[in-house]
Amino acid sequence: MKAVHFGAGNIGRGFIGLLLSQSGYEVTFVDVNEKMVHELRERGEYTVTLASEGRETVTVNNVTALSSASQEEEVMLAVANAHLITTAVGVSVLKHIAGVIAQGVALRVADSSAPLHIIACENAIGGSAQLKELVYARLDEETRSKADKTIAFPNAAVDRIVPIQQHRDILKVVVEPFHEWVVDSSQMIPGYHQIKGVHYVDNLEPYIERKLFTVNTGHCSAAYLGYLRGWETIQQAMEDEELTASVREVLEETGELLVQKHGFDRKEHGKYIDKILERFRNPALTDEVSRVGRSPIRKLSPGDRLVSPAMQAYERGLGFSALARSMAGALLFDVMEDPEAAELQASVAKAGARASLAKYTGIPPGHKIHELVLKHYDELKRVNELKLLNVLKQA
Ligand SMILES: NC(=O)c1ccc[n+]([C@@H]2O[C@H](COP(=O)([O-])OP(=O)(O)OC[C@H]3O[C@@H](n4cnc5c(N)ncnc54)[C@H](O)[C@@H]3O)[C@@H](O)[C@H]2O)c1
Ligand SMILES: O=P(O)(O)OC[C@@H](O)[C@@H](O)[C@H](O)[C@H](O)CO
Repeated sequence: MKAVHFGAGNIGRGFIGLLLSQSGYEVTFVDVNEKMVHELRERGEYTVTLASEGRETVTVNNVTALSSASQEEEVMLAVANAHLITTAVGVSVLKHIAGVIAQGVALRVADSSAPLHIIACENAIGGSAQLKELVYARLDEETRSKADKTIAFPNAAVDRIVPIQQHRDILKVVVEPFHEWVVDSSQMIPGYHQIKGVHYVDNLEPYIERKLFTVNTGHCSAAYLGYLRGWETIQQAMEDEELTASVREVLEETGELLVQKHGFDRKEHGKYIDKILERFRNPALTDEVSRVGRSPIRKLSPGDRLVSPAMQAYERGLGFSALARSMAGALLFDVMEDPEAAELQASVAKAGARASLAKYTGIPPGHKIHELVLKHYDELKRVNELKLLNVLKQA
């Protein structure tokens, strides 16, 4: 069985490629990183080490790679002949891979009715549905109707913390022991081959919202508030008790929403929150706040981990103040090497925080959430400026 996986990055190698290989797939990674592609092709294997006491290491074999920059034809053929396609490139990169996937799909459905599942393993609600839209926009009507019968794009939720890797061996990846990959089986073609370790469910929404609004909402809150307090890693930030208490407040807000909306057991959800805070603390990982807070415009977008739960909480008459504080933190995340942070900062400098907040979150001025974010923004900014002043005075 052949799987094509787009994105040989941290989660691609550290989780998706690992599970696919262990399930008997020959995995072809597709990436723009030529060095990574070269090494994967040359060696055909790499290692994954668990960030835990035993530091258990497994070798992932039966892998190869293609370059999406210089081997477009080969990638298209690989897509046309695959049994499964997965992605972990970042949700905003899906538009760049949709073209070659569409070409492969067109070639495939022209003379084959073999089923194909395409699963986007990105941190987003409806990631595969977004990819389907991008792919379908590049197909003619006849190909679309053939694809409707044999190609499925089930949505998924993917959870495993994989920080940026800094090893001499560029293929090596160190991951946290915990992992969860949930796929929406109601969107799959009957008779599909099960991937070992994947949890198939017929209603993904509770799973993806629980993951995104707990793991990722908590994570970016720790990153944004931690960054303002001078911490470089999530592990340092999580040693800061005041900060951890703020992150917990955020998770209590999203927790209340999740319990009320999806009927999760309150006590069990409390344990889920505790476990996630523990995962953030994992001393065997070094996860930079710049990675976890990356792409603040995406993280402030209406369907993502901050605005979506805040709006849903507001609509249900629940609390959203801690979520508003995290949004304010995102507005102050001035890591200028991050293109989205640079764009956001330029927007705030030119148009002001109010206009930028409305532009990127879609929450209009005058809305309760909007006003609360601005209040937190002014407070966080003032505290930050005072701190800076004290540092300068002491220097
Ligand atoms: N790292 C994690 O902890 C984690 C966990 C769960 C989900 N995710 C999600 O997985 C996705 C990838 O995250 P990551 O941390 O692995 O990032 P990453 O930057 O390590 O990996 C992304 C990979 O995609 C490649 N890429 C970029 N453009 C490409 C293109 N046009 N064609 C092919 N490959 C391309 C990059 O070169 C890189 O190797 C994101 O959506 C992220 O939210 C990450
Ligand atoms: O990948 P992002 O930018 O959406 O979010 C950053 C981290 O929160 C994320 O990568 C987590 O480590 C991951 O989602 C854990 O499952």
